[in-house]
Amino acid sequence: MVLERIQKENDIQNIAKDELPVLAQEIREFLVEKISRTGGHLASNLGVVELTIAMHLCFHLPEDKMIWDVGHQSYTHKILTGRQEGFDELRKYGGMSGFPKRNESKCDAFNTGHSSTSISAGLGYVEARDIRGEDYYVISVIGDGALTGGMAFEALNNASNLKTNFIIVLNDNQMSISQNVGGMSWYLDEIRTADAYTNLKKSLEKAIRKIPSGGDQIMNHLRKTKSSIKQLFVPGMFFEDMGITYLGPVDGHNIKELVRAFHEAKKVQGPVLLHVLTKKGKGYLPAEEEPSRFHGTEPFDIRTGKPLKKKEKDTYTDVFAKVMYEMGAKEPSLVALTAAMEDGTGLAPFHRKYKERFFDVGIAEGHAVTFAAGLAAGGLKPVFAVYSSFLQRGFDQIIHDVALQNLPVVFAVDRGGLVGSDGETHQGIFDLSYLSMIPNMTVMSPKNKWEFADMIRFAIGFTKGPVAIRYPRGTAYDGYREFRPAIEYGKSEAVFEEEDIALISVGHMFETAAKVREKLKEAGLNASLINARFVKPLDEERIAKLAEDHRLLVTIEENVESGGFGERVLEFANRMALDVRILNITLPDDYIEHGSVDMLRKEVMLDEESILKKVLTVYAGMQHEIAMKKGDQ
Ligand SMILES: Cc1ncc(C[n+]2csc(CCOP(=O)(O)OP(=O)(O)O)c2C)c(N)n1
Ligand SMILES: CC(=O)[C@@H](O)[C@H](O)COP(=O)(O)O
Ligand SMILES: [Mg+2]
Repeated sequence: MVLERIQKENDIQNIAKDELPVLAQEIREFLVEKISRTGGHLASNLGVVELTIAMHLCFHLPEDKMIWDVGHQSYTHKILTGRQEGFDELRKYGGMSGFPKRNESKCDAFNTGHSSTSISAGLGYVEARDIRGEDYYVISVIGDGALTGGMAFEALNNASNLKTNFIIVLNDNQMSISQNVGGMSWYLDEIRTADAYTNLKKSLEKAIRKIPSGGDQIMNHLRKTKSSIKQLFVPGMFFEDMGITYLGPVDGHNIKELVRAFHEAKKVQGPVLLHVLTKKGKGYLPAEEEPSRFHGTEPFDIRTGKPLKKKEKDTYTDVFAKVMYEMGAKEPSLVALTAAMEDGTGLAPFHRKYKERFFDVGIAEGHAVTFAAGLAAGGLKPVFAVYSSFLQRGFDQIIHDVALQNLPVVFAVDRGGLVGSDGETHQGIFDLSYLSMIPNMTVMSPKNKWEFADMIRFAIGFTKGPVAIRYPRGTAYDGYREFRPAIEYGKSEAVFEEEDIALISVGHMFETAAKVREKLKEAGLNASLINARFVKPLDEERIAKLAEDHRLLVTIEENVESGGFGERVLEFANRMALDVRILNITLPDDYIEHGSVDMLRKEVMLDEESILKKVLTVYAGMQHEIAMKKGDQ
């Protein structure tokens, strides 16, 4: 095995040229075998095997800096830097991350996870290198999908007057997670199909040069002219006109051609964009045929490509998909938006049925928010379905463009709370804080799948301002179906009313809270169980009433403490001088790594046992205090 000879970074330099295709094949087999067991981002990684090999041949690590946009395609880079063993525990708790991590390897120059950051970060490295008088190469690898993100263009704009080497690799496979969209994607397609006119270009060039007097001169003039005819001779004019040298397009599965192109790129004094054409899923037929499904996959059967586990129950995303589909027929002004996450957010059925009312804006969450604001101002009812952590990108737009004008945009905030194996960049643990601090914003979260459906319908019918509904990744809880009072604005739901202790849960933490209540009962304590429903506005009437009948209020949410639901309850209690003890159960003020959600909940003490223990400890402490006071009297 050639792969066995790769134990650490730069070992690839000792592999003979004619062994490189074998190495590529072995890496592909390794990836398919490992990811079929652990799950992970397969298709994007299969597409960049040769590209990564070529980069590792042409640059020296860790001195040179490779920055992987999103970072989901960095698996071959991990293999070539001696991390093969990590793949058995890929994306598992305590195991290797699925993204580049500076604390995992000195060869990972920059942490990524969210899209379109690589050119900005790379440019930062370049300027740091130059100011410090250092000497190394910086290579940012960005996909055609990630290039739809505005930040990538901001960075290109900024890089254009650079006078020293900065290599940007555009890995163009015509795919984001789904088919790539938008003007830049069409433009790249044109360059891609340049083959069609490369021949025309060659024969035209030949014909012009044959003109007896001055053919060569005409040719040179044509090359220099800024007219559209120049497109025929120089692909990538968009970049060239910005001051970025364009090289390519290059076959991204031909190591020799790639190496030659990198040698050219190294010579450029300034920013240079190397356009590389690859195939997503390359070398594993099921992934080539269904690159979207194999973008990020659960464990699967290598032979058939089918998932190992059958899905038995609806996810929250499935519920969203069904209700949107149903509401599309009832509400002609309903429009749906995604930022390149059509499948992940469940908008595909809506798209198929109501084509003209569906918008995929590319990986551009900030733009999507303002675009939604414009749609709402124009009289439509926009629903922006977006992952919680990606909506962080649109924070100012939510304030400036939506909430300040009180426009009725609905935010369907998927992947709220812990998401699991994607880890710290993708955990949706800040949303309750960053959304509920915004004036005019309404923030809801459902206890189960039935309530979720009701909330979507409620939000679509709500005309007074923006509404966010926050729900988690994975199977939708289908317990407590019979507890379904109509949604009333700003009102919580009292599921069980007792005395002494009240558990107030937010959204999907209801399931855990209900179990904790059962356990408390077994311990002889009857607790009330309240489903908050609204994080904002806070049901102050309920909190005040609970404070009268209970000695301990326990808030339970899967969100960081700061700015979360619990803090809002505390602040209210303090303001009203309520005579009640409040225990906030939240996530810590920290980033939470990858692992299964169950495992992570244990780790951060948001699981049933840990919560029960905390409640019992605090309650016992309170009893003790009372006993002490009585003793004093
Ligand atoms: C801000 C942000 N929005 C959405 C995503 C989800 N996402 C991850 S990869 C990806 C597609 C990237 O396409 P491309 O850059 O072309 O890489 P490919 O998978 O095709 O290699 C998307 C939308 C993300 N990581 N970050
Ligand atoms: C890399 C990335 O950002 C996405 O591919 C993400 O991993 C998708 O997550 P889900 O599996 O939750 O859809
Ligand atoms: Mg792509």
